[in-house]
Amino acid sequence: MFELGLLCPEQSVEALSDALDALDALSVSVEDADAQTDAEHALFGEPGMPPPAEGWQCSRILALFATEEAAREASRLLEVQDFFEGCQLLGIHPVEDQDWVRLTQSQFEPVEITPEFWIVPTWHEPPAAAKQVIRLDPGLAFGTGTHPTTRMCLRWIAAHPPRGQRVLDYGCGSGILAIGAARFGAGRIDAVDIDPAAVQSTKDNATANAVELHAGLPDAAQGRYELVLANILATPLKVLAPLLCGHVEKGGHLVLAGILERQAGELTAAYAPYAELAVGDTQDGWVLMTARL
Ligand SMILES: C[S@@+](CC[C@H](N)C(=O)[O-])C[C@H]1O[C@@H](n2cnc3c(N)ncnc32)[C@H](O)[C@@H]1O
Repeated sequence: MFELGLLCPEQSVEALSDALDALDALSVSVEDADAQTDAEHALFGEPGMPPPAEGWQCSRILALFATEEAAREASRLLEVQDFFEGCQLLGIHPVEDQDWVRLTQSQFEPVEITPEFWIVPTWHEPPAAAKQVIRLDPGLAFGTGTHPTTRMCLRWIAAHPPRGQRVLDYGCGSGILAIGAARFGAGRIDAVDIDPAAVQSTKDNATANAVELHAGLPDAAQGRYELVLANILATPLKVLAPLLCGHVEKGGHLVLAGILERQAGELTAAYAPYAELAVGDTQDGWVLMTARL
């Protein structure tokens, strides 16, 4: 295969990508050309907030073609189009054939939560010291154990095993926290998410880990639980404060993640009418906040 590389200003990305598709590119990928430089701008806002920008100021577009001639022909045709103004051809390079599946898999190593508790992709053997293992492959839903917020929640579960407890995983993503709770002896487990794909992913991962749980949309959370886990983000967590606290049994635990260190004060204030939140763990600029009701 041959890769055609282009630089492109924000306003031309869509037209150029569509044109590459129409010119039989096998794939078209768009990257931030300013990534890792002083010119890089964040694009993602929190849920409910507008993104700080619509698109990258300058994008690098990489298109794969089956032959060098097809890539050259595409670049010749693109260069004479109106929308090519401000774009720049980076070049055409051969791409060596690789085992792409193996390459992708090699980027996901087992993740250590504690020396005895690991998240292990199905294509890896669990480490010898692992006594508790969650088998999980990267998929559509968030939660492969690599993110600090997930790891802090799992560390908390390992340190406070919810033996026999009713557990609610609110915003379950891949279901990793619910499965983690099951590994540490939880009783009835409900796992809910607003995203139906996450609900399905949780069901699939629970089956693959031989864990019994009840996954569904948020309405499936019913009654009170001795442990409520919610790894979402600060803004939705603030909105959900009365709902989440209303699901915690008297004397039960609330464990929240997805909160940046600088947001801890806002969360404490939002939960103050219902619970006394405190920072229980920190990792890479994120905090875990917990309360006993
Ligand atoms: C950061 S992921 C966490 C996934 C997993 N629990 C973990 O710890 O890795 C947050 C999940 O919360 C879900 N979510 C976001 N807002 C929600 C809401 N208001 N109610 C329920 N789920 C929500 C998202 O769809 C997403 O799957």
